[in-house]
Amino acid sequence: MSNPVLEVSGVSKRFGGLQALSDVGITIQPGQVYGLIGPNGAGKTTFFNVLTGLYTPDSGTFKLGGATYQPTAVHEVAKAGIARTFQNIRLFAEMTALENVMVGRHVRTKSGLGGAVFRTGSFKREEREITDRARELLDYVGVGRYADYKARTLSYGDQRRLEIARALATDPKLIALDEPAAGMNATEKVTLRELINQIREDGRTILLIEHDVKLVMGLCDRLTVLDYGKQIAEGTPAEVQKNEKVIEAYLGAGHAAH
Ligand SMILES: Nc1ncnc2c1ncn2[C@@H]1O[C@H](COP(=O)(O)OP(=O)(O)OP(=O)(O)O)[C@@H](O)[C@H]1O
Repeated sequence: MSNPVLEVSGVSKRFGGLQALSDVGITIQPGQVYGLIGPNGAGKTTFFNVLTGLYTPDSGTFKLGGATYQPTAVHEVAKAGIARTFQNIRLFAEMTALENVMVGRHVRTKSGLGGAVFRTGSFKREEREITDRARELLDYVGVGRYADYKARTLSYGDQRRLEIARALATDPKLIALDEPAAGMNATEKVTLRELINQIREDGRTILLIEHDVKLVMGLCDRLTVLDYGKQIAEGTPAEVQKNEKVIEAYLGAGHAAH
């Protein structure tokens, strides 16, 4: 059997007096869409930030494709093979859609700075390959016609798709999507669901934070539910939906239901 794509265990993170994550662990197998859900403030974003090197955890072990990695810096995590999108879109607003995706691809280039300065043959060839691949990815996520538009001029839904294209450009082992459906209308959500399914069919592995429970239940193979930084359930959507603690966390007093 092949190694899990991601194996994380014992992750804890404290902010002052607040235990944002307590001993959280997840295992994601190749080709799975894995969901991370929970009420507001449950610790989902904190977990993503730890996983991708934005926050230093107090404890935890991390393995990607069977190899240990230390999420100490964002670029190291990208190199190791995790690409992510953000809840609050983080594109280069004044750059074109195409350039945004090319930036993602540069994580994997070989020529480096010397090649760029002297514009060596291999550098030019690589640039052409990067441009072609970026165009392909824009078409793949459905925003190819906006390749030369500045990112900020794209609709909200299209910017989210562009972020996914940029993440895919790094050829990640794992793609982590932070609330990809936020701010999308019903039609956009249907196309997003098709896109995520397509990405999975093309052999990628996906970790997903999402508030839209219907979308999560329809897409995910397995999921983890966090509440106040603790993992209260793990399993298939059908198992999780029946779990008493989950029902309580979503419907109980003191929480806004999502
Ligand atoms: N940088 C930080 N400094 C201090 N506290 C933080 C920080 N980041 C998150 N927290 C706190 O940690 C807890 C978990 O927050 P987090 O954003 O991870 O939750 P979430 O599940 O992603 O919530 P939401 O669904 O609202 O996005 C919250 O109480 C939050 O206020």
